[in-house]
Amino acid sequence: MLEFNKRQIDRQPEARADGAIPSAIAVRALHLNYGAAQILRGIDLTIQPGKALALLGPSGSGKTTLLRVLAGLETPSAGEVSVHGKCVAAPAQNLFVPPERRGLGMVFQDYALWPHMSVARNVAFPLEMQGVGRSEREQRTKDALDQVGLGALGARRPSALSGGQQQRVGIARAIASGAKTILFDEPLSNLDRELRESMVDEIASLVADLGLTALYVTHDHAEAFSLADEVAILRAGQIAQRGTPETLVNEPATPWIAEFLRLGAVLPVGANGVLFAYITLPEGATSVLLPRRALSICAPAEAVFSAHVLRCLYRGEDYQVTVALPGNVELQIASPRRVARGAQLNLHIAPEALRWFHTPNVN
Ligand SMILES: Nc1ncnc2c1ncn2[C@@H]1O[C@H](COP(=O)(O)OP(=O)(O)OP(=O)(O)O)[C@@H](O)[C@H]1O
Repeated sequence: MLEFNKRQIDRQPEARADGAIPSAIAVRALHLNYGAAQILRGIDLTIQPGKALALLGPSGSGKTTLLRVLAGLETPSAGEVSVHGKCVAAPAQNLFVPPERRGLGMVFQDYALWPHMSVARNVAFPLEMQGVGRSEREQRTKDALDQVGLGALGARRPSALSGGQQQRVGIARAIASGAKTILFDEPLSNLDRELRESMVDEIASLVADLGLTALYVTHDHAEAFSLADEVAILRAGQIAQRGTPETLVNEPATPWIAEFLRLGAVLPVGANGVLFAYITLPEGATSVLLPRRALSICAPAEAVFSAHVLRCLYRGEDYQVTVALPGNVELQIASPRRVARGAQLNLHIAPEALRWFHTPNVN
């Protein structure tokens, strides 16, 4: 099987016949079943070299499974996976390239560093396993550690590094093996909030500076939006929408995506008399997203309706006020000042910020 795979791979060109650079990752009609359970259901996905894509989705949507299929840790049931123009998995052709021959690096949430080895040895060890000779190993380790800014810390043990530095050792290990594309599995979920915010910045700039292609798996919206050029939202084993963070926020494709991204309240048309008396409905619209930014506190004369204050939280820069809209819909809005629980607020709607759907509900 391995020999067969090798011949198959070696025959495939690096660049396409038309000279175009192939996608770093290309997935076509990918399915994965565990027994009767369909975990991945027809995934099509490409990532261009040098780009960063985040896979975002609720728990159980198949993010980690998709990452494992790309890495070669799972075999798909149907479809094809290519890495830099080479097919690495195609069950219909009985083709499966093992993880170590896919040219992908992996960085895990728990860093997966060996605690008893020095930082440099952590980077060099996989090269040793691949049979890379000593002097080349040392050179590649040094280069990789320099590239991630850890050149001076090679002799330390991982436990003597910060969480962020340990994450960089993981990246160094991936690039030392020659990987240009790195799969990140929830890379920041083990870090505390403050460190996570600075690491988002650090990882994103490091990946961009090194010209790497990155695929991040995360369930954190803010993290996905800050780390990646584009975000693919996975829902029950299918890609529900893919786009830039701005597109997803401004033009969510369905009510479910609007709810998942917590963009505001999704109201079925007809459910809220006061609101829909004010808004002109396009024909056929069945629900509307009322984003947080569409509502503002105003003087009574400009008010479209008034809302009852349920909670008011101080956030440092402003207050987050949860209000009950007519029809008992809860929504959060920003307020420059504290408002009392139980007070009535006069609210204005910016109609241009509303988004209509022709699907009735979030399911
Ligand atoms: N080895 C397995 N056998 C059977 N079912 C599995 C197996 N691994 C995962 N699953 C199921 O596949 C589905 C997708 O799991 P996966 O871990 O890919 O989701 P996820 O989106 O990464 O979720 P989370 O954010 O919670 O990690 C889940 O319903 C899970 O129970």
